[in-house]
Amino acid sequence: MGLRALPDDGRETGRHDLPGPGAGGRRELGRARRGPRGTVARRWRAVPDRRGRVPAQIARKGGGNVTVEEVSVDGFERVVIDRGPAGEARSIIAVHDTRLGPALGGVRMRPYPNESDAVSECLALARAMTVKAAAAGLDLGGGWSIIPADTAEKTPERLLSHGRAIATFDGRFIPVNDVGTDQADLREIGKVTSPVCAQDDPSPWTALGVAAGIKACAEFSGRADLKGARIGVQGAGHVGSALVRLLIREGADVTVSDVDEDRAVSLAAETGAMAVDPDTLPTSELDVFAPCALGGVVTPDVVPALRCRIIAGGANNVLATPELADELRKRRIIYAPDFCVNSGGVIFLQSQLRGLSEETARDQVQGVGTTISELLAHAETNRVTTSQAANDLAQNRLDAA
Ligand SMILES: NC(=O)c1ccc[n+]([C@@H]2O[C@H](COP(=O)([O-])OP(=O)(O)OC[C@H]3O[C@@H](n4cnc5c(N)ncnc54)[C@H](O)[C@@H]3O)[C@@H](O)[C@H]2O)c1
Repeated sequence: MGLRALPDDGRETGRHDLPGPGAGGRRELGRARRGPRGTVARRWRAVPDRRGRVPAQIARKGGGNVTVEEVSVDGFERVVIDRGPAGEARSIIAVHDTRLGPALGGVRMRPYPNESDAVSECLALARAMTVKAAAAGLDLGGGWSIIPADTAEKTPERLLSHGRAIATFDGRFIPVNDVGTDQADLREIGKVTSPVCAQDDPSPWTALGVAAGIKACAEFSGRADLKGARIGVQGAGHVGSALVRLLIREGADVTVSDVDEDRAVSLAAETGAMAVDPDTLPTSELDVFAPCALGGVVTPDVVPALRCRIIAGGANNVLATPELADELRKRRIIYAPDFCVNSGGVIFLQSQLRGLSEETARDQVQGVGTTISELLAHAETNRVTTSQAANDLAQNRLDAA
């Protein structure tokens, strides 16, 4: 389709060359038995090798076994649910596609109205990670994991049980922090599984890529720079707060909202942005609406009420349904596909996993702006939505793998 993926760092790496969970023995699935809701539950057990060694994770956690429920989902390589004593879902982990490399994905901890909503979100985010990594030109696949509980229920044991369930993926799923988790949590998880991304917070890098993407959209709409541009940032968390700081530095006129009002107010006081009501921000008169909270904020009801020219932000799955990309196009609202514009964090994480310098990582993350410019131009020339253009780019890479 004439689109160029983000430049690779030039190193020749094998397809699945990231560190695995450890040598010695193997794990295998035991006899299948029928689980709740027609799923098949199997027990993973350590099988010693000829020298009597067992896999590292199982040995490290004192020989305890992990029982996970295998859930068969079309198009996914593996989905598991780890259940607590009362049958409640303690962890949901989905690996969508590892054709390009091991699956990288978040650990999200938040409450859900029911298990089905939590699983649906996990699947959607895992799929989005596959497309994101592919579109960004990375040698990583897509996965996701969810701890469906309020962060008030976070305990070391809870994190360790999540880690043990991840360990059953034998290094095919690399967890990183997301909503409700941080580096310290990932380090705890890393006590029972590896690899994990726990060193540096990728959020400032995600924000750096989003800022580059916003600039690309602004240029496409005819602006020379972001000076005086009215930009509304939804969410004053890890990504949103870093983005606000970057945009203020560019001379933008920034408003910020958060359901945690104190968070928005203190960020505004620190940066010179203006804190606004979270209910009204998405439909305020803006040059750029930057969703940096949860997904699904652009709904069929919201689209007609939007008064912005550009939507570009850090949140995953911004559109409540994919068809809304068409509605945005009809309204001539420039939409930077979420999985491309927020890929700065994964670009940075791959650079860390490969041991590249911070300077190289910065260059690669700034490349998000170039990718977005190319997608916008391609979408316009070919009269397709920007989401379609981005999906084509990702699919081309996956098909070539
Ligand atoms: N952290 C990363 O590097 C990264 C990378 C890619 C994508 N993302 C996505 O970006 C989004 C934000 O991630 P984060 O790490 O900053 O999470 P975070 O938990 O640090 O911040 C999210 C913030 O949004 C607020 N919020 C929730 N609902 C809101 C609403 N309706 N209006 C306003 N504020 C609201 C929360 O109170 C919180 O302060 C998520 O969708 C995440 O999946 C994050």
